[in-house]
Amino acid sequence: MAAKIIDGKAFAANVRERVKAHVTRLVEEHGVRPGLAVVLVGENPASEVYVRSKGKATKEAGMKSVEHKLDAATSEADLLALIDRLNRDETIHGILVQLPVPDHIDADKVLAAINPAKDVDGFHISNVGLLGTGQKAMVPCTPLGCLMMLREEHGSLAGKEAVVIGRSNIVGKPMAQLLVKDSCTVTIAHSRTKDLPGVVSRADIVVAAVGRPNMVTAEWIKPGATVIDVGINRIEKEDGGTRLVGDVDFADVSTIAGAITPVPGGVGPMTIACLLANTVTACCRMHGLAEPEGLTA
Ligand SMILES: Nc1nc(=O)c2c([nH]1)NC[C@@H]1CN(c3ccc(C(=O)N[C@@H](CCC(=O)O)C(=O)O)cc3)C=[N+]21
Repeated sequence: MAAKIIDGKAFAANVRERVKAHVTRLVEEHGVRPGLAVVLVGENPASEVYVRSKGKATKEAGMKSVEHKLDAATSEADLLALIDRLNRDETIHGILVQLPVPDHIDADKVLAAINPAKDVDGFHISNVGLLGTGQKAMVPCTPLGCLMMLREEHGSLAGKEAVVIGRSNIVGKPMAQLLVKDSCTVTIAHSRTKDLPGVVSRADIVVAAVGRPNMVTAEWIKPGATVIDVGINRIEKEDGGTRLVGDVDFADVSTIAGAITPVPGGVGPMTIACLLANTVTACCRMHGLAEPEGLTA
């Protein structure tokens, strides 16, 4: 039987509507408008696509959107000075520095400079530590979006076998933390895992975040499993153009999975929706106001 296709684009539109409703309440009842600042250093095609759709979505949700595009040669000191200004700016509740940053800038140092309360990416070590110890944290947007789709699909995730393929700090590790928090039995698999197909085939839930086009095939998948594809790989077409594919061979895996996210139109739109949700959450926490329901981990 063909898998159910999880419509990330429609789900993201729904999340954005709920964010917008909460923003309206914040503005009308409390006189507070959530603000998001995105900082982009140098030119990176993937980041530029993301920044463009993000700015549009932020404004559509009724929030303040600020973009800082810095030259590729910007010094680390200048970037840190900008972050310091944004940390102290009361109209800004979320700060996101697009990754990757150029080689002469230490990304860890930059992330550590962001006020953890405004860290809507959830990459600051204090948010990583809070999430790891089950405390209230800012949660990385992509894993949060994946979790929302999984909860919608399954209701409770308790007792499910989950395999996360990929061990990055931005997706794999925080995804695993969230799944453990929701009482899954979690395995983190990666490029050095022995018998990757064997490990993945145990899973009720597969989250693929490795950056290898079409790597996961039907033979790896337990019939009926839910497959979340985090990969965004741009590959060459025969006619010379490019197209986006995930880490999962969609045509193949959708013949056996129970549910699957497409690329594009799956995790990507949810990432942006969760960035907006995190900005509202950060704003509410900063002002001691009630947080939006169903938009946090
Ligand atoms: N600090 C930081 N945080 C990030 O979250 C971050 C980052 N840096 N650097 C770049 C990557 C990339 N990223 C994407 C998010 C959504 C789509 C997205 O919406 N994609 C659409 C397709 C877009 C298209 O057609 O090209 C989709 O999958 O349907 C893509 C890429 C967030 N990133």
